[in-house]
Amino acid sequence: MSNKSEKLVSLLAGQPVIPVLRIADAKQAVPLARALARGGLKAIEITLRTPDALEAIRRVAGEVEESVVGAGTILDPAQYDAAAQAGSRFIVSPGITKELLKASADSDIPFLPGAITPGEIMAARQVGLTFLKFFPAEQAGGAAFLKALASPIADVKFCPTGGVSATNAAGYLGLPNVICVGGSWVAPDDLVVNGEWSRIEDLARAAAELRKPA
Ligand SMILES: O=C(O)C(=O)C[C@H](O)[C@H](O)COP(=O)(O)O
Repeated sequence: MSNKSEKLVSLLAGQPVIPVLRIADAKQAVPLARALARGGLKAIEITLRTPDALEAIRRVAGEVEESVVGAGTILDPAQYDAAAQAGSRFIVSPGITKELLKASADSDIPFLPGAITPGEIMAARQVGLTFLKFFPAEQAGGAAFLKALASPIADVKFCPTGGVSATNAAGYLGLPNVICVGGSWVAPDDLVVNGEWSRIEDLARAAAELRKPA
């Protein structure tokens, strides 16, 4: 595995699930990150899908020492740079563009871009990206699709995201080419909006227990 991909895997520290977060109000960010960390999910992905997302990343990076905050839904180099400036420790995008590859090459921050097809995966591998987001996982063919890639492209590992839930996560985590999964189910919008942090902590704890089989 390439150095930067290895750096990202070590940041995740064996965590089986990365919560994919949509934060409407930056005030929610710190208590949400703390609840997830108490439940065992320290690495979190805050998507740039709300106007408050960058401020949310800044607050978690500055105030929640135990969290490893990353940025998601990064579509272009300007967002890449803004997310890095805000304190993101890793950067996630739904797909790969040459502009994002350049931004990633110019940065020390690990990059987790999305890929689906064998050709996209091989192109990423060619430039040293050997840990990829498999997105949108369920819609693209799910665990059966990913399993079929494990023999021909054995040295690329994945974080399947999109349609992954408490009920199907184990099917992905059992595959040899899966390191972790991503999903929004541990922080549903209604619980976040209502500040139900202890319920989110419980969801996180259950997700953190979804270990990779030994
Ligand atoms: O915005 C991004 O970069 C994304 O990662 C999109 C997501 O994967 C999903 O929003 C999470 O998918 P669900 O768990 O099905 O809700």
